[in-house]
Amino acid sequence: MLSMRHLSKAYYTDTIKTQALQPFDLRIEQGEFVSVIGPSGSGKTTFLNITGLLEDFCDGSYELDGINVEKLSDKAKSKLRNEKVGFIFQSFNLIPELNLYDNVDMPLRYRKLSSKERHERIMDALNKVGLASRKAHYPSQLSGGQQQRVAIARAIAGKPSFLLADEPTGNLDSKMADGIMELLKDINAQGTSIVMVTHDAQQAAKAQRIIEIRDGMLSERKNYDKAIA
Ligand SMILES: Nc1ncnc2c1ncn2[C@@H]1O[C@H](COP(=O)(O)OP(=O)(O)OP(=O)(O)O)[C@@H](O)[C@H]1O
Repeated sequence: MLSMRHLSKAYYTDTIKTQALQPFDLRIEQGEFVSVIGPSGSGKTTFLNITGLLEDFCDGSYELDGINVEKLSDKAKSKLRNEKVGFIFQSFNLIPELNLYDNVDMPLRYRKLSSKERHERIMDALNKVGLASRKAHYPSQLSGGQQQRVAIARAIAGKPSFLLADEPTGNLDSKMADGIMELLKDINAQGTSIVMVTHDAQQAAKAQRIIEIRDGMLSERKNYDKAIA
């Protein structure tokens, strides 16, 4: 469960203040699938980065699975992020020098897991995305859709409560994008909450809830069919 109250964010440079997010309240329950839409520069990535503890907010409060994030040290925040949050990015962010197995292993190395447990999690995650047989391949030997599947395996191997996706289908053709959305829906059906930023109205409409951000203001879209990003 994720709960934000009166949360806001501004960026300050020498002379300019940019209010990236106006104060807002938001609750996302465990198991929900939420898409986030809005024009370029409206605050979507800022919102996702704050949700994933990659960036600090200015005012308000934020509880992630009952833990008050505000009071945590940077080290405790990193630990919480590593345990509770999985990330997927538009550009996959795989490490080209590592094979698929080692790419999925990356975030698990920072966890106190036995090598047997790590191995089981890696193979389980690769199986879920349909790429276990290619574990010794390198990212460059895969299609874009397959690379995104590996990134998803890497994100779910940590068994996160939340999966945060920033334009996960942005670099893919529509067939591959549909495949990735099916996979995300399967993962969501097994209990992982998903928050997905997208420009694609069709993909956005597949989520249970749509949050729209305009000029830093969050609002909930009630009419899903008419979502325009
Ligand atoms: N590090 C930063 N320093 C100063 N201003 C920033 C910083 N990061 C973002 N901003 C500003 O905050 C606002 C929101 O940016 P953000 O990247 O969250 O938008 P976005 O909706 O994700 O855009 P896009 O769809 O183009 O990726 C913009 O006005 C942006 O210029």
